[in-house]
Amino acid sequence: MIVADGVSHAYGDTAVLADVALRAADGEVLGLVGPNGSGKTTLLRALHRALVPDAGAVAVDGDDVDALSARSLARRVAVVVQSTDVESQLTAMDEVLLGRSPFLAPFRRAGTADEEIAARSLERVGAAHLAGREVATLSGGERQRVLVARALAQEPRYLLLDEPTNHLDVHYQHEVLHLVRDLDVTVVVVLHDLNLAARYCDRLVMIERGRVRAVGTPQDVLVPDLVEPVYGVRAQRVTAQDGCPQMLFAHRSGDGAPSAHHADVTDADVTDKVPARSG
Ligand SMILES: Nc1ncnc2c1ncn2[C@@H]1O[C@H](COP(=O)(O)OP(=O)(O)OP(=O)(O)O)[C@@H](O)[C@H]1O
Repeated sequence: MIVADGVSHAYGDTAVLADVALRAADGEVLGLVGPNGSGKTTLLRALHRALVPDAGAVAVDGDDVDALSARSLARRVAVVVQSTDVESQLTAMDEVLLGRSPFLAPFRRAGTADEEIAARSLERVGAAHLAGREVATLSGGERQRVLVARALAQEPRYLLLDEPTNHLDVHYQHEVLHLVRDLDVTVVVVLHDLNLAARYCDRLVMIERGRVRAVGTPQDVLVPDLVEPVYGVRAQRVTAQDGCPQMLFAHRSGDGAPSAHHADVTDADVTDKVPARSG
């Protein structure tokens, strides 16, 4: 379990997290959602000690992250951050093998078993064919999948992901999140796409201006009365044929007041209008 308690942080004079508490139970997929700049990445960074917050504590399996060595933290927690341009000449396979580093004795190279784990990880994200390519030459989506493979190669108990679907086409958005959901690990994932959050997360923490605005299942959190004021959009909730809540959005026009438009259409109305499945 990952537990964060009373996490507050400021960059200079600007407070970005205020007394945030979070609990990711074993085996759950916990989504962090909220508008741009609300503090999601800062919170995620605090969870894996890439950032030491001004106040508060983070514990993994009951151990304060401050008390763990970088190596022992890396044996438990893998992180996929947003991919940036890279200039290194590492191949995708080299990159994924880096995920094995926490398990290698100092100055020892990866062995056959590590190479097999890395190859399997690349395969699981549909990137086996990229193994020999230089990461710097990959497209954004290909690179993103390689970074997910690197995290898988780490065989972590906890997986923290910051916008893992960034750059991915709709096929790989679902492929990667489906894969992540299927792993026997505890996941904390920052997602902008509320519909992916609804489909793949067990619970959501909605952050607004550095504070927790709501916590609960997607059914509880993804309601127009909450989403509209937090994001400043019109929102309408519909139910997909498989029962998953999904949101439709529109610009909040006019005087800036949240629109009551969504109240005109009920879930049932919309579900009824979904074309029948053929075959
Ligand atoms: N290193 C930094 N120095 C100063 N301000 C920062 C720094 N990193 C983030 N911020 C600011 O802190 C606030 C929260 O940023 P953060 O990246 O945590 O938000 P976010 O919710 O992940 O945003 P987004 O959805 O846009 O990725 C933003 O206003 C951002 O500009």
